[in-house]
Order: sequence, then C-alpha cells, then structure tokens
Amino acid sequence: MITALTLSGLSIMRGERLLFRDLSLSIRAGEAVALTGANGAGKTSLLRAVARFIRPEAGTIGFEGPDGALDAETVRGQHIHMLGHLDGLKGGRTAREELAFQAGWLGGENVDPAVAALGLEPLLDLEVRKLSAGQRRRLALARMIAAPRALWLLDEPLSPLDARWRERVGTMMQDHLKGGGVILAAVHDPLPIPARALDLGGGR
Ligand SMILES: Nc1ncnc2c1ncn2[C@@H]1O[C@H](COP(=O)(O)OP(=O)(O)OP(=O)(O)O)[C@@H](O)[C@H]1O
Repeated sequence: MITALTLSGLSIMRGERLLFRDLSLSIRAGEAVALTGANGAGKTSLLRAVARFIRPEAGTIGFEGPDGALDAETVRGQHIHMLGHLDGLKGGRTAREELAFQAGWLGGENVDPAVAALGLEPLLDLEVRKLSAGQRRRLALARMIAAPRALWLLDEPLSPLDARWRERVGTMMQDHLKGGGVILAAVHDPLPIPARALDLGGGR
C-alpha cells in the first residue's frame, strides 16, 4: 500500500530542453490528480519519472507506506501500474493469452473479474493486433484489475474509449480510490472522477 506520493522541487529535462522546474506535489491514498498541459509540456515525462523510467534533473520523488518511507525500486516492482498510450501489448497473442501473461507477470492470479469488468469475454480469442483502439485499451486496463497495485500512472487513459466505457472506467477509478489507491493521470479531457488539477502549462 502507498499512503502518499510526494514530488519535491522536481525538474525534468528531455534532450536539451527543460520541460519544467521546481514542481512540488503531494498525493495521498484515495486521491486522484489530473495532469494537464499543452502537447509537449511534459505530462508523459513526469509519469515516466515517477515510474523511474527516466531520471529527474533535480528534486525528489518519494513514496510512503503505512510504516514509513518506501524504497523506490520496491514501489516500481510491486506498487505501480503504468499505462502508456501505446498500451504495452503484444500483437501476436490472443487477448486471453496476453491478459494471462500480463497478469501472471504482475503477480495476478485470477483474471475473471478483470474480464468481466472490462467486458472482454467476446474478444478473448481475437489476436491483440485485430482489436480496435478502444478494445486494446480495455485489455490494457484489465491488468490493473487482474493484478491490483496501489499507484495508477495513466497516460490519456480514456482517449480511445466510447462514452459507455469512459463511464465504466470512471467507476473503476472511483473504486480504486475508495480502496485507498492513488491515481496520477495525464489528460486532455477532464477525468470523470473528482480530481485535483496540476497544470504543466505550455509546451511546444
Ligand atoms: N526520448 C526523448 N528525447 C528527447 N526529447 C524527448 C524524448 N521524449 C520526449 N521528449 C520531448 O519532451 C517533451 C515532452 O514530451 P512529453 O511526451 O512528456 O509531453 P506531453 O505533455 O505528454 O505531450 P502530449 O500532450 O503531446 O502527449 C516534448 O517536447 C518531446 O519532444
């Protein structure tokens, strides 16, 4: 469990460009933050820094659990789901195989609740490469139900979803928060749940 995520004095560079500097934020269990900003402002880069895929130029990213500070590598290995806009799925597997693989790799055992929550039953025998963008996104989201983890880092999670699935995934997010989860989501459209806004401003 993560009780708080704290960013202090964070600066991130990509290439030669400083995307933002001196960013501070604290998110507690049960809270969602909607990260906004223009194209290129650094939303994805911030999510990737929290997931430890890239190193900040300055500042710290800290995680707390019920017994105090959590080691960042443990957090990355056990407590984070990162959902990028490319979904991270293998095209040649069936949806059933891919979900079983991803859930198993992340330590999830029973995929049935995830299949039901994301309405995947009719899609399970299709190859991932044959799924539509919204169907792929639902498959990608299913791993977060199949292998529960506290911190959801979501990059434009709802963008390919139709109105019905936006609403259902909104309910999933709300359930995650009620269970003590934390959500940091990069968005261009408002999230369908109460969320604090953090605007990274102009990009290029
Ligand atoms: N690997 C990289 N090397 C150099 N520059 C990069 C790299 N990845 C991203 N950038 C640059 O960093 C800046 C921020 O990119 P990022 O993807 O974080 O923006 P974003 O706010 O998520 O944008 P969008 O709304 O378009 O998704 C962009 O100008 C991009 O070109």
